Amino acid sequence: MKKEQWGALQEQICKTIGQNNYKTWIQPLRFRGITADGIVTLQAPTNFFGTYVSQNFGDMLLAQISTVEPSARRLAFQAGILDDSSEDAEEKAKPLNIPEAEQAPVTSSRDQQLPGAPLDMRFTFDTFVVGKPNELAHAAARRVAEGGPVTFNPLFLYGGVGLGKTHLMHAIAWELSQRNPGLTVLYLSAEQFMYRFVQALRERKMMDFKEMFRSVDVLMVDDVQFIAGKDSTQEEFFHTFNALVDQNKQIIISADRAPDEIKDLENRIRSRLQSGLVVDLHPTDYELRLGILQSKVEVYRGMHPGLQIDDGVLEFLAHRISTNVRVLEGALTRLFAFASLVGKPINMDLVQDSLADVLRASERKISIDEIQRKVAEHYNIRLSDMIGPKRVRNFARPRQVAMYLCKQLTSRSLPEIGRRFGGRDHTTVMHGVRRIEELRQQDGQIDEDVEMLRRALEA
Ligand SMILES: Nc1ncnc2c1ncn2[C@@H]1O[C@H](COP(=O)(O)OP(=O)(O)OP(=O)(O)O)[C@@H](O)[C@H]1O
Repeated sequence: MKKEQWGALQEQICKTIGQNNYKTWIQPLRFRGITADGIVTLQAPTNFFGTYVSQNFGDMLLAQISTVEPSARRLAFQAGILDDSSEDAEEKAKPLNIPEAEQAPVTSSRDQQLPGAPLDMRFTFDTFVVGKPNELAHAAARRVAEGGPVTFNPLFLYGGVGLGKTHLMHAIAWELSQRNPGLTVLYLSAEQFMYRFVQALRERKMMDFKEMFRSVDVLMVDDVQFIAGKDSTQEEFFHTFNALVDQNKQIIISADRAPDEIKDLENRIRSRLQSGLVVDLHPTDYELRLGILQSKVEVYRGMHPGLQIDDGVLEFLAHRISTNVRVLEGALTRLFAFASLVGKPINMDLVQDSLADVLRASERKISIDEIQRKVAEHYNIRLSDMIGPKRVRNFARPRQVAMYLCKQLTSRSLPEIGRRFGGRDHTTVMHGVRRIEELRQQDGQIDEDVEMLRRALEA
């Protein structure tokens, strides 16, 4: 997003939140840039100001910004004296040259500039809704955030996209810094770690790099799967990791999958990552999604007391949008924005009008697992026989039916389907699919079975 686009958005924002709010809270902000992974940095006059804007207008701002910058996914606020003349210089979000005492506590270190990423002020424990799928991860994060003796090192959090890994890591960082302002907490993504490492190599500042990373009290590295296959970065990460563990410093890591599922990761790193506590964030369930929606509505209602939402709307969204929390939040933000633009209450009509694309995209997706289970159940064979090597007709036919349904009902490729059927070749899958196509023409029973299974799976 360019500065001019930020300027053009102002009018829309003003309309949405009213002139008074706009003048007090939005006009003083400066747009500082957006990173490749969608973090939009805004500069606010003080920390308090940034926190207030983030909590009260964060979702609205993000929704507006994403109309011109679809990759925008998170806001970061930096506190500092606003100097318009420096604005042009900031195309990318870089650390600002602002008095250190006024910077948002990216780290709480006072005496050195650490290369951390800004923390999102909305990502605290207070705003994290706990449910069955995330209770273990949340409890582990809480324990680490108490800052007592290091009991598990590292804490390794993993889970699918948008399930709250980053939120929990930021919450730990905020809490630790609050409890102990003298602590040096460094949070950054694995990509940033690599970038800093390469930069240090290029500028021949490896000693500084090593010293800096080894001097922190708590190191948090987000999305560690990124360094898989990047040999020298892995090597350096390994040494940093060991040096900190030796000093009994807490390390917190996140990834999109478990350590043993990250490909191209050196074994010694994998085993290091597994040596502490590994906890996963499970996909959300209906209750958790509803809880998150309700808590968002409560925050929004604090600012807009007249907000009206018909009964059943939140339940509908929690039921229909089951992908990830980010999509769920985005849908709600869009609803708020639409409702305030057209001055209507939030009801099912507005949901259908404003969220048609989101609802379409989140239509239930059928998985290979589900197909295999359903077909095995239907033919009364064990799942292991469906996937296993035996080629007797009793197993081979149901297997072909399942392959056929995978081809029809999922967007998976033939090689991928083959892999999920005990590592079979894609030509085997192709043969199975063709065979069922033929049999459907010739054999009424098979045709009926396949049709019934399809309907059951799509229900
Ligand atoms: N349990 C929760 N309570 C409240 N908000 C949540 C919860 N889980 C996720 N969110 C929100 O969902 C959004 C996505 O979460 P977050 O960025 O932490 O996901 P992530 O797991 O790090 O995803 P990615 O792998 O894409 O980085 C954030 O706005 C976060 O605040």
